[in-house]
Amino acid sequence: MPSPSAGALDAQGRLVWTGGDVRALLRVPGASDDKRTRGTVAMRTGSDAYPGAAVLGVEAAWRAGAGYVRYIGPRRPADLVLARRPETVVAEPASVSAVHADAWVIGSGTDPALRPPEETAALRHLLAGAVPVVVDAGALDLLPADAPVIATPHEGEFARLRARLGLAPERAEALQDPARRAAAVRETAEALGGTVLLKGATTLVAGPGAAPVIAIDAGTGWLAAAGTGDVLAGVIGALVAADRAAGRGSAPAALAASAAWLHGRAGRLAAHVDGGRPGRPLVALDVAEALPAAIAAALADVADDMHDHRTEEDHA
Ligand SMILES: NC(=O)C1=CN([C@@H]2O[C@H](COP(=O)(O)OP(=O)(O)OC[C@H]3O[C@@H](n4cnc5c(N)ncnc54)[C@H](O)[C@@H]3O)[C@@H](O)[C@H]2O)[C@@H](O)CC1
Ligand SMILES: Nc1ncnc2c1ncn2[C@@H]1O[C@H](COP(=O)(O)OP(=O)(O)O)[C@@H](O)[C@H]1O
Repeated sequence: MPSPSAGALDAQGRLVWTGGDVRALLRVPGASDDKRTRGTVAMRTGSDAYPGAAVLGVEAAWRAGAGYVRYIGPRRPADLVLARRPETVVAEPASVSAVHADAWVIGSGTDPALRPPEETAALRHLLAGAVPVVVDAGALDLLPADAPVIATPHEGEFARLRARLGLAPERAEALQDPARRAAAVRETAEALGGTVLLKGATTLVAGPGAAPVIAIDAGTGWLAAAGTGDVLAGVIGALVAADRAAGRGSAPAALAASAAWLHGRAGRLAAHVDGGRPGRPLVALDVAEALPAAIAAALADVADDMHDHRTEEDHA
């Protein structure tokens, strides 16, 4: 199993994720690989109300190196996914239980209030299985679950997830304190019995257990744009699927942290903030499109140098 960080803890006791940590978890395909050994990601994302989320997540999973991406969803998002990425294999929502995958991504661009009961049952079946599931946005209401899960809330969803798990509410001001924020993420992961990735300017990841909370500070404020979270879910799915297909058994928190790091780096590339420049606006699809360059940079050991060029504004 690839070894994660050598262990640089910051003043809040958080493990600061680096390009070296990402590199240790990435897998470069070789002569013995085929599309299936590189990992199959299945995505039950998107809806008639939010079809774009399906496109963003699928694009991100492909661009993060998945060997196979399956999209399972209604006709309208499925058609848009195919128009954008004809490589994708699509199926009807009813077939969720029959689809093979090394990792699932569920919830981005879906509304639990509009979810048909049979789909809820199929997702619950998935969430009782052994295949890892990235649980985003409109599927967070289905937690907790027995499957290995990586929950990816933003701050609003984090508060609701904590309530579901019977945890005390954390005031928004308290969550501005880095140490309190890390403690809240750890507590939530423990109560979930799974991995929690709390999105933000600094993204935090914790699994259940004693390992330190991971902090990922690789991004840029330009990532604060609708749909970038849908992209992140696809990246996590691709990394988890690749790891499982290769039988590596890396820690889900390390995989989620690496995905967040690549997402942040891709955001910086898309916004042209390297070299101390203030950058420029991006859209979520730009971030997905920059993922291959972010992966190449991580593999080539140049991304850490770029990180040192962050502007003061980025750190604010
Ligand atoms: N192109 C698309 O199809 C897009 C689809 N999206 C999907 O749209 C659905 C709704 O997502 P939204 O997050 O926009 O939900 P909402 O905008 O409905 O927000 C839900 C609640 O969370 C709060 N909230 C949102 N972001 C927050 C943050 N960063 N910190 C604290 N509170 C926050 C809001 O104030 C609100 O109370 C999701 O399924 C999402 O995946 C979005 O990702 C945007 C793009
Ligand atoms: N100020 C910021 N600096 C860096 N990254 C940010 C900032 N604001 C948001 N992000 C990142 O952008 C993404 C937003 O995800 P999310 O809130 O789920 O949006 P959406 O639901 O619209 O996709 C997350 O990956 C988050 O970490």
